[in-house]
Amino acid sequence: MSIKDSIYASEQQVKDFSFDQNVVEVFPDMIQRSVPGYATIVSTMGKLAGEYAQSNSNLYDLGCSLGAVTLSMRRNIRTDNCHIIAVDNSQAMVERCKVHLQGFKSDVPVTVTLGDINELEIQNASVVAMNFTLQFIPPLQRQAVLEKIYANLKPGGVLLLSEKIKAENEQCDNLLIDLHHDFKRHNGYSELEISQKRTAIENVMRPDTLSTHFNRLSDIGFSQTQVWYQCFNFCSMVAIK
Ligand SMILES: Nc1ncnc2c1ncn2[C@@H]1O[C@H](C[S@+](CC[C@H]([NH3+])C(=O)[O-])CC(=O)[O-])[C@@H](O)[C@H]1O
Ligand SMILES: O=C(O)C(=O)Cc1ccccc1
Repeated sequence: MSIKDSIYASEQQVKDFSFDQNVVEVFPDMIQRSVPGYATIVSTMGKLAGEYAQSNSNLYDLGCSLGAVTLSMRRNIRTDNCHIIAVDNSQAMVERCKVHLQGFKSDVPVTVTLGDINELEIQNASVVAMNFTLQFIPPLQRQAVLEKIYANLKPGGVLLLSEKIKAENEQCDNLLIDLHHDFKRHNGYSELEISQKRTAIENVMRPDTLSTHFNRLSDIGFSQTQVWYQCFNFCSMVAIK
């Protein structure tokens, strides 16, 4: 059982959002109440990883937080000699992730590493998962990160990419934002919590449009990109090499 997220419940001088110890403590509750379809997305990413995992290869969970996608992928791997590498640049997250994973048994080896995706060496990958992580990488660095992933994916390998997205025009964007805020209200967040969280993430989380994602993935060389989930401004894609 996780603790209820009340980080933005009291009026405060809002600082830029960071994945610190306070966030770690409430993270499962925060993400569940903030991201429509989170549980479905995590379990389906595991299923997709099971479909695309190749024997003698690595599967990456980039921006792993507490390891939800790592666990989901691990449950679904049916091929031999796969290794999961889970990476996050928040020390607080990585420490809690390691403790969390110790509670589950499996024959598939997992390495949890503290590190920046920008500097990470990716090798021999059949699956790379980024579940709501690319959006936190500064926009100008996103192309290089995705190029590195593509270059180190085996033929037939996949990128599983979930992102908060921006709609193609302001009117539609406001519509999706309103629907998302309604979802948060329904899940118990107050107007103050919704508005302070919005302020906290606006400088650190910059969503791209779906067309930006599609064009960039195609320019890099991915042969197919398919959206398999969308609810409001939350989307999950699979891009095939
Ligand atoms: N440059 C970076 N390098 C490494 N990690 C990073 C970087 N930037 C951000 N992170 C990490 O990416 C994660 C994003 S949360 C992912 C949820 C998870 N995937 C889940 O399925 O539960 C998404 C969210 O909270 O909306 C955080 O743990 C950051 O520390
Ligand atoms: O809470 C929000 O408004 C979001 O957009 C999702 C989210 C979830 C967890 C950390 C940062 C953003």
